[in-house]
Amino acid sequence: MSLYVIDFDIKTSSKDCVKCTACCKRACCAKMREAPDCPKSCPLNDAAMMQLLVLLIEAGGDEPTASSVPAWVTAYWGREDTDWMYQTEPQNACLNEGGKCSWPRGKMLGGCSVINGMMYMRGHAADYDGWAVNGAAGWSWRDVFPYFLKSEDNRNIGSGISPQYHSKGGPLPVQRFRHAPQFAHDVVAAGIELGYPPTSDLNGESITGFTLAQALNDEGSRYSTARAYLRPAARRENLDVLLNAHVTRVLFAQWEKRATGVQYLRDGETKEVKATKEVILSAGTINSPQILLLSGVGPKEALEGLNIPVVHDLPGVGQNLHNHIGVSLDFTLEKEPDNAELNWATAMEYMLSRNGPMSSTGMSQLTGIVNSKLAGAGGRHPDVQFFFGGYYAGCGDETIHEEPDNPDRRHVTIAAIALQPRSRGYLTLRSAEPLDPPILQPNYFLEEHDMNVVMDAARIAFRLANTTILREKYGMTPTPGHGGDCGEVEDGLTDEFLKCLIRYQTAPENHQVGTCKMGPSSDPVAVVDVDLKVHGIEGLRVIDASIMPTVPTGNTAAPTIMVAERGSEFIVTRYQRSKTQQTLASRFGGVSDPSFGNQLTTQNGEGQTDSPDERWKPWEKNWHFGHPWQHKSNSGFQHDEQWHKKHSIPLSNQRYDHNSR
Ligand SMILES: Cc1cc2nc3c(=O)[nH]c(=O)nc-3n(C[C@H](O)[C@H](O)[C@H](O)COP(=O)(O)OP(=O)(O)OC[C@H]3O[C@@H](n4cnc5c(N)ncnc54)[C@H](O)[C@@H]3O)c2cc1C
Repeated sequence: MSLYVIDFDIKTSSKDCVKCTACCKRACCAKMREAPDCPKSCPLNDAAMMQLLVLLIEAGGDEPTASSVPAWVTAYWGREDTDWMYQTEPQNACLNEGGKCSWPRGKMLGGCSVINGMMYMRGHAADYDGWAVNGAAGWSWRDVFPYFLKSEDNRNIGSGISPQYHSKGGPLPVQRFRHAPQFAHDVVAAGIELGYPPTSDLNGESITGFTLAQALNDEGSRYSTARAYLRPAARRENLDVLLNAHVTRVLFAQWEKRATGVQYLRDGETKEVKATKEVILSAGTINSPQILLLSGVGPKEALEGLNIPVVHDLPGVGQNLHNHIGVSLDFTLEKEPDNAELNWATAMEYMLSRNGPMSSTGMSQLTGIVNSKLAGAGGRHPDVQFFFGGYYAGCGDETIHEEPDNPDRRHVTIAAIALQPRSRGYLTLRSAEPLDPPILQPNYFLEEHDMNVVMDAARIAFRLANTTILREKYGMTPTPGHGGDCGEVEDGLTDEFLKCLIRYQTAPENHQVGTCKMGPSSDPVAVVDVDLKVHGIEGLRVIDASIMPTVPTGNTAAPTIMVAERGSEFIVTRYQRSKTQQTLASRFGGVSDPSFGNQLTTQNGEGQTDSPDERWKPWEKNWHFGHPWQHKSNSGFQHDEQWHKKHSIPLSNQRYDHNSR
């Protein structure tokens, strides 16, 4: 996801005015007409005027076509044009990489959703209830659940996926991959052998267990957020997309703490674009706080240290940086030759039927969520996730072995991850130069708790590998030498060995959050309020993973999309209300100041109107109008029991009971 300027107004010049006639269907015409020497020939289009004009600015290019092949999930990592390739400050972790952990981040339209593993997980109800209890009022599970449903087009409902927790008709296809290696199914069986009952839905009644996860794909083709949300809107007249444009800072009105546009760098030139309504930062957990800091919004001392004029002293910007963390364990399958998954037959299978190994991410689609012995809430809030690697039909291996006597043995990995890390780090500027990567200090394992959870998780992973089915059928054994100087697994899983192994073979996940934390202004670390507006600044929101106060219990793409769905609704509601207010004002001779918008409600009390966009129609049809689940009352939003009943949506948290084992 990227950076949005709402209702933009590119600085007009007489040259722009000449173009005015050609673009007179566009609302920006109306703005251009105001330039002194502009021909007044453009008829105003009232409908267009009423729409929000959106300019999306993206530092990278368009998403590459080949990124839609699930098996090539890693193909765009580590490339300057598609990956920001961030590295942390030196840690007592990632020692096999010299102590700096690599953090790939997607640099293209769609951001990380173009390079991620596509796994669809929402986290645990308790995550969101925790957000709400700790100051993010209106973000409890019951508040956010409808927004997960809104984006979803679940294709497996009825096949182990319950309609009670899922929906159809949203822009994002969610389904299991069409292909999975037999080994993945056998790991699920191994989980059962260890006493973890299988689960078919990690977003259903219970989120614990081992399963082949659902993924954001359409029958073997990746569905990035750009593909789901931007492409269908590509022909909209009120949307513009600017690629290869690096935003360097937000612009503010002189003497006022009000965002008026952004400055960006494109083709070596610095340019500016004005926003008459809002600037939205959706540059992700690393770049959104970086842009705020470069703009003079952040901790005063840090800004002054770099001679950046302070617009607003906001100490929380860049703080609260955290991420899932764990260890990567390597295993050899002694009974499996290391035959390449990508060969002419599998390539043909994909081309003809979008099936076979290329249509999936191999072992990466498998996951397991369990409790460590440190899990809280009586085991009802699981704290460990396992990710797997191997059986990729990846490109680039010149040695395609298909002969059965291939001497090389296959390797697979298990990453054992702590889902509720307590260590907190920070992000700050390295310099005032916008293209310099910021300082990233996650402080991995600062809290002993995280190390203890990962040690326990690693022990479970070794037990999993040693189950009868995996040992007998595959000859699965820990790969000798994987622990480097830490020693060998066969010498015993002592705390000392495991701690060393975890620091050496660290597995940082790609689920960084928290650097523009959502919370009330009384929270010293909060950066945005519950409407995602930056505290103390007018006309500036952050809408991305950085606003999450704590990382959810699972992968972060679906939660980020939920945040985006909510954020976009805040914006639309805000300006639809302004529009209604203006209409009423013109009819009754009242004031038409948009800042009064929030105080007005429309006839149904919700401030919602129909969206012109086709893709909203199924939602409106199935789900009525606006927020049927909410009635505004003096005490805040309340739930409509009848609506919940009709759509089988659980009303209380008790009914959505993530019962963990
Ligand atoms: C390798 C990898 C694997 C992952 N696997 C999964 C998974 O399987 N399942 C899951 O749920 N989650 C996964 N995630 C996490 C998930 O993809 C992210 O949490 C989510 O996409 C974050 O979205 P975002 O909008 O906050 O930021 P991003 O997706 O990072 O989007 C930020 C966008 O802003 C642009 N941008 C940044 N700075 C600027 C600037 N200065 N000017 C203009 N544009 C700018 C970027 O180029 C990018 O397009 C994975 C992430 C990675 C990196």
